[in-house]
Amino acid sequence: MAALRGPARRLLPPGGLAGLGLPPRRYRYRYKEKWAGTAPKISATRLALQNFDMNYSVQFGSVWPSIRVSLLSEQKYGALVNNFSDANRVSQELELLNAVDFVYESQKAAWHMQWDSRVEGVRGEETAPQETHSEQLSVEQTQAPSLLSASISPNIKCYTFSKGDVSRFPPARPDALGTLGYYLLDAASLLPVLALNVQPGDLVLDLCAAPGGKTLALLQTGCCRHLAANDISASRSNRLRRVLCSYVPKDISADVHITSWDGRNWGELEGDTYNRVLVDVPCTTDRHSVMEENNNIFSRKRLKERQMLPMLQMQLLLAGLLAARPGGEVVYSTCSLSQLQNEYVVERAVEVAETQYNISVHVEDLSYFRRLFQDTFSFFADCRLGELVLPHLTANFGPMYFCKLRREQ
Ligand SMILES: C[S@@+](CC[C@H](N)C(=O)[O-])C[C@H]1O[C@@H](n2cnc3c(N)ncnc32)[C@H](O)[C@@H]1O
Repeated sequence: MAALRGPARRLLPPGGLAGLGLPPRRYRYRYKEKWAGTAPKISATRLALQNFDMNYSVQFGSVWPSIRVSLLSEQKYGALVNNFSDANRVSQELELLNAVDFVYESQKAAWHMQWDSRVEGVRGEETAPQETHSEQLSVEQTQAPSLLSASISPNIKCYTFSKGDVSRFPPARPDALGTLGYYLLDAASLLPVLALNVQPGDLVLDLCAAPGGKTLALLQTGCCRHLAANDISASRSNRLRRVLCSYVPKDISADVHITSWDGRNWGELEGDTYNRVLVDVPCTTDRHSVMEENNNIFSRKRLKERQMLPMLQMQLLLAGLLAARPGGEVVYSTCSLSQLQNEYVVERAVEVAETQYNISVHVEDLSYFRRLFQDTFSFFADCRLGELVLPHLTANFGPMYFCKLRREQ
């Protein structure tokens, strides 16, 4: 501002500009700079929470406060039993802690449900004798089709504490050969692997694999004829190598083909190849984002990266679809609650696969997962596509979104 002269100068109170509460001119610009430099910065965790409050209160309505408080509370873990160690002994130790194998328990519950529906079918036959045997069969098949087809790998064993029990697992100990007995992870992150339903002899691609929890779970099925584990980050790929080294015998881990490519190009590099593809994409990692400043995607410097996430996710899913052989199955997953990163990405990838690559894709119904695993996880009932595990104080797993797609041709 130019110095005031003449009559205007007389309008100033004693003390000049300082009397108006402004600093003397020689300090003014320095003051302004300093003010800009020290403006209170909102932490990334706070920014994440503000963003979630704005978006998720609309998406989840009255359920959001319950999800919110759960995200801010201690997360629950599951102990994935390592079949390459003394798995029976490890299971016994985990059972002594009062933990239960949620995969096995869900299978038991499924068989009971099927048994009940059969008994109902027989009862129905008594009251409706005109129904033929084949009609009765088709009734049974429509009553419990998804449970019958829910072939969940019996080789995956994961122990959790029951709902409301907030006990923690001790860290796994190495056995005499140095192999660890279990791997601690968010138990909900096994659901995408279970949904992938790997069959004996399958060629499997884990497109975004590091640090390797799901790769390890895929190996536990004992079904992969070949497993390609890729992650664009070389340092994270090294973490994956270390995980395999601690859990898997050398001859098995030597068969895992670890690469650090940009997964978006995979379809061009190795198209129409795999029976099963897991696309566990980078996302806003909602739980981490509200709890940890470190490596937080809501930090200002990562704004562009955050804005570009849905595009990256869509490109990765598309690459996964292209890498699958016709008839092959792809599971897309995130640990975010965001519809923009979940259903919208799936819809867009299916559309682009059809319009630009002439590939038709069928989105599978996974609603039976809700029934199978209702005793362990809290599911969102209103996903348009796929399934979403909601964090809940009694079962504080997730968020975990997963959606299964079958490439038709
Ligand atoms: C959610 S994490 C994967 C977690 C892993 N599946 C697990 O269960 O341990 C997402 C991973 O995607 C990787 N990533 C990001 N962009 C990628 C890209 N263009 N191609 C391949 N991987 C990518 C990140 O380095 C990160 O490790």
